[in-house]
Amino acid sequence: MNEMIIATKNPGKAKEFKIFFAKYRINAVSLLELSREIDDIDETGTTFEENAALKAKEISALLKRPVLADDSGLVIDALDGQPGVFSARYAGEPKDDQKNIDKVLRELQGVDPSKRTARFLCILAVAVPGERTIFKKGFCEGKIATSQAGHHGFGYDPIFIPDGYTTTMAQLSPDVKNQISHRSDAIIQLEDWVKQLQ
Ligand SMILES: O=c1nc[nH]c2c1ncn2[C@H]1C[C@H](O)[C@@H](COP(=O)(O)OP(=O)(O)OP(=O)(O)O)O1
Ligand SMILES: [Mg+2]
Repeated sequence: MNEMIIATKNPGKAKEFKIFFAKYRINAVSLLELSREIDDIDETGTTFEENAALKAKEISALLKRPVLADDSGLVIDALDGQPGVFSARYAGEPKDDQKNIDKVLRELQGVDPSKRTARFLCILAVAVPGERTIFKKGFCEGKIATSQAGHHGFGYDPIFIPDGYTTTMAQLSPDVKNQISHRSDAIIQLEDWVKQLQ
């Protein structure tokens, strides 16, 4: 089976990529699984695109092979687009999903459900040594719940209610999440590229 390196240390993302790539008989290998230790990459960019490119290019240059990176986050209209690019570290270092959720719920206290609109964004960057980096962008529209619920998924899933659903993303099965998520929206656009890896 062919392999594709995914420049992530997030086990939740890694699991989702494994499922997507398995459909094409490709083994998606995250940085958590490599035998050599890879230092964390400073996500110093001011956009998802910059951070996705940083992660993909640095790891690709290090390993001298094609690498896919995912930079993603939650954009909340009532917070002027925050946490956005800073989603992972919204409540400070070290990154902590529960603290991030608590901070968002606190900041949205008293905000009417009609004004709690938000979207998950996912930017994928594919870096191939000696070639131009490819980018794909995916969305998932929804609303921020008033309290958290559910244990599936990761990150902000327990407070995100996707449009067309009445439960949070964390209450939906992984199968359903993988049909509607920002990550699947972006990955589908890479399908032609993924197929030529087979
Ligand atoms: O499907 C998702 N469901 C819930 N939350 C999500 C999702 N997708 C991204 N998120 C949140 C998690 C984290 O707070 C931030 C990503 O930050 P981001 O820098 O891209 O990833 P990360 O630091 O966790 O791992 P890595 O950089 O090693 O890929 O957005
Ligand atoms: Mg990160």
